[in-house]
Amino acid sequence: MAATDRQARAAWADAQAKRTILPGADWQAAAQYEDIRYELADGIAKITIDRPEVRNAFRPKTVVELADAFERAREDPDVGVIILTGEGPLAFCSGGDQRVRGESGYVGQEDAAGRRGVGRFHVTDLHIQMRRLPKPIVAMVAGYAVGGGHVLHLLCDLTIAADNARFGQSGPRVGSFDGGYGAGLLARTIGLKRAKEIWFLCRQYDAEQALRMGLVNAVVPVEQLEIETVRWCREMLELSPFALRLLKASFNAADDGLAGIQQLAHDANLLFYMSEEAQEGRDAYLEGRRPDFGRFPRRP
Ligand SMILES: CC(C)(COP(=O)(O)OP(=O)(O)OC[C@H]1O[C@@H](n2cnc3c(N)ncnc32)[C@H](O)[C@@H]1OP(=O)(O)O)[C@@H](O)C(=O)NCCC(=O)NCCSC(=O)c1cc(O)c2ccccc2c1O
Repeated sequence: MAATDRQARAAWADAQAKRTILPGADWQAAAQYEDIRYELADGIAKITIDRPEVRNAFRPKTVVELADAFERAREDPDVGVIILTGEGPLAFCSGGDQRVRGESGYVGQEDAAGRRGVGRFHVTDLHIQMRRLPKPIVAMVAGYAVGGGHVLHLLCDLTIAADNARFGQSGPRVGSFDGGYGAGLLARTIGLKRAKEIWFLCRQYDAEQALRMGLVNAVVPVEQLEIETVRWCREMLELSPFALRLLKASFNAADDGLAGIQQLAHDANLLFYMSEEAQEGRDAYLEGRRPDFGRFPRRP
């Protein structure tokens, strides 16, 4: 284990033992999963990849559970912001679990009938889901965010990094690459030359370098990571949820093409449905009469 990791683990254990560093919130478990944890506190959902023995690498089951947890947070009207993190101080996520990488993608566990399923990339849909989710997602990164784990932090709307965080793409080293959001969104975030450097050389970057590149929003001592992340979440919770929803959709619209425009357009539709004009159309249909749109202005 590297010296910085030893220090981080020691600081974490020390903080937890002495309770001088309190968790950022009074988390309550709100669902049962095998590979992840789902906790709630004060309008924040915290989703933790809980596989520290493999630096929080994800297997297909992990991704299926993450998708379920994000959907749960989306549907919960009490949740305004979501934190995505990894268990422990050593890793946010180390990407796809290479032990279950098959001949064609990642292979799930056996089902009741003993079938193992066909290999595929389960994260593809998760990436889209995170882009689509109309609430801010904050990556809380201690330790490594590499490979597919780096792409997950990139897909989060904000990233708060601990001072022991390390970022990088490892695909070309292990015979993989993510030419979707992994490359495109990285280039959008930090510029094309830097993005190509990260992918073409597979180096790792510390938290301060990541901050300078614009890859993360803030760097804090590892023992203050959760407190600071929750502080950012609470600030967002003070603001208009619909404004944040529309801002997220607006930031993503151009890069997501027609799917991005669709999301903004349907949000406009959602607002339109709240108007008397739209409700006149519905009421007229239900009452079997011609709609009277004449009383609504033809706006210049
Ligand atoms: C993350 C590390 C840099 C950490 O190094 P460290 O020295 O701290 O720890 P160890 O290397 O000793 O690891 C401890 C323990 O964990 C196991 N482990 C770590 N990462 C993984 C992993 N990804 N899969 C399986 N197991 C892992 C490690 O073997 C050790 O086990 P022991 O039994 O020996 O204790 C370093 O671990 C590291 O570099 N890890 C690999 C990072 C990596 O290459 N990830 C995969 C990249 S490819 C990817 O993620 C990917 C996924 C997708 O779903 C895609 C979908 C579509 C397109 C592309 C995709 C894609 O590229």
